[in-house]
Amino acid sequence: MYPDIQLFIDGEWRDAQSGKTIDVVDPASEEVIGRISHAERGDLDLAIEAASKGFKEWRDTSVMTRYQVMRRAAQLLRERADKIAAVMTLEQGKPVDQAKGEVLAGADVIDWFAEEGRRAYGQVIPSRDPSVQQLAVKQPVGPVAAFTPWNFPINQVVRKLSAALAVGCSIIVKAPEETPAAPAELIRAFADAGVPAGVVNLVYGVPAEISEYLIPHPAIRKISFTGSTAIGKQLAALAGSHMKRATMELGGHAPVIVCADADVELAAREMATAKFRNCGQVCISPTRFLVEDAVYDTFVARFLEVVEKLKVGRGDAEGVTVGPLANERRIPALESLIQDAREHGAKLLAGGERLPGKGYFFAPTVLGEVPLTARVMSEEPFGPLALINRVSSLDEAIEEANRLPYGLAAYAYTRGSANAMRLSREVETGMLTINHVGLALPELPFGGVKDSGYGSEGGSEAIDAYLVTKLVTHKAV
Ligand SMILES: NC(=O)C1=CN([C@@H]2O[C@H](COP(=O)(O)OP(=O)(O)OC[C@H]3O[C@@H](n4cnc5c(N)ncnc54)[C@H](OP(=O)(O)O)[C@@H]3O)[C@@H](O)[C@H]2O)C=CC1
Ligand SMILES: O=C(O)CCCCC(=O)O
Repeated sequence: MYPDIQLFIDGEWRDAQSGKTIDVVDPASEEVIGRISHAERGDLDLAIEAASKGFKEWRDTSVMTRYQVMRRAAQLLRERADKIAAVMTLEQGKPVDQAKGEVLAGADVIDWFAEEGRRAYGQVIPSRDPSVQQLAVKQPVGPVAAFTPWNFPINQVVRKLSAALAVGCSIIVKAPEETPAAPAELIRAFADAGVPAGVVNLVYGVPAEISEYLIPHPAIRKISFTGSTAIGKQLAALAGSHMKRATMELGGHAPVIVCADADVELAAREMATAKFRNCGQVCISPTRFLVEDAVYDTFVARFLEVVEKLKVGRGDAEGVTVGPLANERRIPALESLIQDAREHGAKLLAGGERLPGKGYFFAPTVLGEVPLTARVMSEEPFGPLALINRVSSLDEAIEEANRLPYGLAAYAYTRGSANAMRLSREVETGMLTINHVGLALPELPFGGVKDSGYGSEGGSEAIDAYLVTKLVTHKAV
């Protein structure tokens, strides 16, 4: 059932000019399940030419037509959700209900941005001279290059694609080679919905070769990247040196502050579920749990009760709540972080190792009382690993939350409004959710501060990144 995947350039599905392909591996079986076309320079040139042509047509297409095409794409995605979810589970590993949820959430993102495109208002600026009219007009920035990772194959593309298309930009998506089929189905929904040829283009290949060619190319006017902080810094520097606008959605190491006055049962239940969603391969995954002494033991006990009930297995098997890691390289990365933490004195409370047999399965792991000197307290684990530490006060919790250069998501549980107000003022983060898991809805800002990047991929501000302001001042003569 897994399709071979081609490039999509200028409205056509096509093989790479060289005929080269890249294998796709099922992380649950380690078997090759398909192939994708591998774009090189000549294919990229075709994509750039197509995006330049597509931009001129789409920019001049009425906003109502753009809106209707996008709404149709969202509807097609909903109709195809079961099929796309099955393919996503095969290539990425996540349980099929999580995959379907991602597809349906993707449709909601398209609808949201289609609507927002109709509200890309400019300004009429009062003039000093009655015969002069001053307009600040919003125009699409131009062709976009988007680079997206393998953890949310639809979600990571759809935010960039929808914001770009809603305001009249064209786009070249460099989708992840490890999870290519779900993004290809997203692009197909847009093509089938009637997006003109050249407006949306899809390539796969060697990420560095593609970014090093597309980012400096004069036709490309805007970059959007989601991935690690290390790569994000390189790409942001490249974009900066070519004066390209960029949105960077990078790594995180989310603190979870559980105050002594919190609803501890709720905190443990919600956070354990959130931690192991998508096998912890989530940039906003709760990671550093900072629990006040008075409730530490209860929190840990309740958290472990949830962990015990998790069922690890193939994402398409009945009742599975945690799939395999999406790729093999996360396994040594996690093993090394866990070993280092234990050598520093951390207590292993659950899991701790790869599961036997085929597939990149890793036991949901909990470490307690992890010294700050352990690497994992500073490096993003990006896997099924929770770190639960004691703190003696809210001051200590906030200081620890802000210790790292990351600032993407933060979570907190407290019944006290004074605590909640302090947290909202003092935690250095792009997103803070208190007493519930409330992030990543289309209408909410989504983005980080500090080393977690800049720009937003959600909410009304997300389309600003795809718009430029042009002043038109006009004197009647
Ligand atoms: N913010 C997020 O949502 C994500 C963060 N990460 C971070 O990355 C770490 C490990 O993931 P891993 O894939 O091994 O790490 P990498 O840093 O190698 O890759 C992360 C993502 O960046 C892409 N990428 C890598 N190099 C380039 C480049 N030169 N130009 C353009 N794109 C590039 C990759 O593309 P490709 O997929 O095509 O290889 C991948 O999607 C995690 O620990 C986590 O910190 C990873 C994924 C998502
Ligand atoms: O970039 C990420 O890893 C986070 C995407 C969040 C999607 C979600 O939580 O549904």
